[in-house]
Amino acid sequence: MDVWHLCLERLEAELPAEDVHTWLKPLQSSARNGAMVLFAPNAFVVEHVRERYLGRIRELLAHFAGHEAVSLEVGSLPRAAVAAPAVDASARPAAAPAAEAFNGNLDSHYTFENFVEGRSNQLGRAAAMQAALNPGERGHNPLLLYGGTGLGKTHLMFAAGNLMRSNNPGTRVMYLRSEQFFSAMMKALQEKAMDGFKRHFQQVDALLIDDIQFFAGKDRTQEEFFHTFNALFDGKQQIILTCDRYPREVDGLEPRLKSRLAWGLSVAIEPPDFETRAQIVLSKAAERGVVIPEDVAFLLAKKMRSNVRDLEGALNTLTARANFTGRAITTDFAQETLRDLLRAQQHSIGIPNIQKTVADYFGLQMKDMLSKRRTRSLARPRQMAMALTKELTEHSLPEIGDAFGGRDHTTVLHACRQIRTLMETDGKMREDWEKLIRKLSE
Ligand SMILES: Nc1ncnc2c1ncn2[C@@H]1O[C@H](COP(=O)(O)OP(=O)(O)OP(=O)(O)O)[C@@H](O)[C@H]1O
Repeated sequence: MDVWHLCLERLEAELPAEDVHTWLKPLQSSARNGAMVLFAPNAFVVEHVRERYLGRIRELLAHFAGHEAVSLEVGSLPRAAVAAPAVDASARPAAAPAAEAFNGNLDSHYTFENFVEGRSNQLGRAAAMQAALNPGERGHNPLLLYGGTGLGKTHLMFAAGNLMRSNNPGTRVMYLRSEQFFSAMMKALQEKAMDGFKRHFQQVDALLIDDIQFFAGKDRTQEEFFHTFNALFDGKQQIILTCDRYPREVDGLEPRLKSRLAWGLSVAIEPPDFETRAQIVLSKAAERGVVIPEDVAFLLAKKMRSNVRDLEGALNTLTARANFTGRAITTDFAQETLRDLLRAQQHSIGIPNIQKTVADYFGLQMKDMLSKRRTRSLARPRQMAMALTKELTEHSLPEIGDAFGGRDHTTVLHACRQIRTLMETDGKMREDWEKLIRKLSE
């Protein structure tokens, strides 16, 4: 057990269960320069933990680790810090290794039942379901889910693994982050135990590897992965991978690996639309046993567009504060609690950022966004940028007009309407819009 879990165990014995659950369990620990770093989902949790529990955490740390160095930060665990699975170098290719030896990393919480389906993830969900129901079949092997951060790729991957396991409890499903594959390989190399490493990975029925963009530039890891991949593919074992973008766009991934990835099925997971976001909020709240009015769910869905992880973070902040203060969750309460969070989001989006992102996307210059020239190649992107500003920020039409070279507010209104209408019929336009929303919300 690591030091943080030792501390947590002690805190669990000392504090009310609800406090531990709300404030301490969500913390993730890592080590940096000999100190413990605790990552909290948001600033509110950081402040609360600092005020109430940090002193005691320091004492426990001194007791268990012989030092008191601990810092609190907003964020999540650097992926490399997640412990790599132990690869038993002496593992023999026994006929049927116990499934438990492989399934440890699979988080059983994430299922298809608690995944909210929407237009943005429908295909990905269907593909993951197919891979789970008919593992190893050519049409979806490998299955690659790609898209921006926090959009549910890992959730779907777990859901597929869990379904395979529940349909057939003996199934050996191994889930690993790419860094864990890398660490396990480095360890095997140091211990001259590569044979055991290879055997270990090849004994699974399904191998799930998360965030393969991490393999970029790591030639030896790619080489080993390539061999593992081939062996599994030939053995009709299911491979499911995720990547933060389409693998062909990842610099530093070997061409032969890229081409292997294209053998099966690659599906993009897009950012969820407004309705799906609202549905996710309601579903996550219900999971936590919290009743949240629909208008609050709509408010969160409207304001938190960047990714589902942030949306969930906002919901957690809200419910934690409601618990803490004993107040009901109303829209006023939500506005108040989330003010800073929302301000930070909007600030990071900002009009110049939108103008620059849209200009870059269409290969234009920033000055084209402000100029009076009305050629179509400039006017459409400019209209798109104005409509995005209306969608993503709280600026009024006159403010937007001013920021786009002193245009009248009716021009902005016209741009918003025009873009909406065009998106109904023009698939390319809709795709551009969604890509830009994604870029701006990252
Ligand atoms: N459609 C959805 N329904 C329910 N929960 C969702 C949905 N999409 C995302 N989530 C939740 O959002 C959180 C982040 O999702 P997940 O970790 O799967 O993202 P990811 O795409 O793998 O991100 P990353 O690339 O950063 O690893 C999880 O708690 C997940 O349950």
